[in-house]
Amino acid sequence: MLSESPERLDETLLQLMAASLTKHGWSQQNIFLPADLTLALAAECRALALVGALNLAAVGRGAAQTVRGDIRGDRILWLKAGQSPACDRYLLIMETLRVMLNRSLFLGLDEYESHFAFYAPGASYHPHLDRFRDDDSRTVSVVIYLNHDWLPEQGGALRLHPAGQVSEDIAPLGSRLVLFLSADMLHEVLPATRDRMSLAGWFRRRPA
Ligand SMILES: O=C(O)CCC(=O)C(=O)O
Ligand SMILES: [Fe+2]
Repeated sequence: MLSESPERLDETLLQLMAASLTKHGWSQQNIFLPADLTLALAAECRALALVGALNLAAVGRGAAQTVRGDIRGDRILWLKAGQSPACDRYLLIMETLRVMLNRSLFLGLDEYESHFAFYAPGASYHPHLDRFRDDDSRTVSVVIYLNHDWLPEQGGALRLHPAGQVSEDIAPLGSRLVLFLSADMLHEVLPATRDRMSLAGWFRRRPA
């Protein structure tokens, strides 16, 4: 089925992304999701926000988890297989990406977890690493943006802080994919003047 569908991933592009991930610690591709899928996922995220199905995100893990709107202001919903046809299409694409990344980088990625994220105007996420102190399974972070016609002056950039290099701002433009190494890449989300929607996810290695 994948071979006939528009979401077939381009092996050459994927290899370039994997190379950039290794060399720079991050990588992006601008038109990663098919336009119709981006629209369907955006509509689903907005509908979930409207009915109150998204919850304020916590920081930390396990017993140390707390909601700290001053550190992190997004509302999220973790994805489950079978949640909707659009989510299943997205999860299938991420599964293909996982297999391709393993083929190029030998990272041993064996799971994917992902949530919708909705940042209302003014919400942000302070600089952080995605890997938890007591759990090193998160290996590659993935963000896909769902925002139609995003303008740079609307803010909301993902700001990457690669060690020893100048920071990099990436606008949350619909269909765009960003990958980075969860353990190493300090990053933050800047506040925006409009709603900012995304799917954030993590390829994980089984804990040793
Ligand atoms: O939405 C983004 O650009 C990044 C989100 C993020 O850093 C996270 O959810 O951990
Ligand atoms: Fe993050």
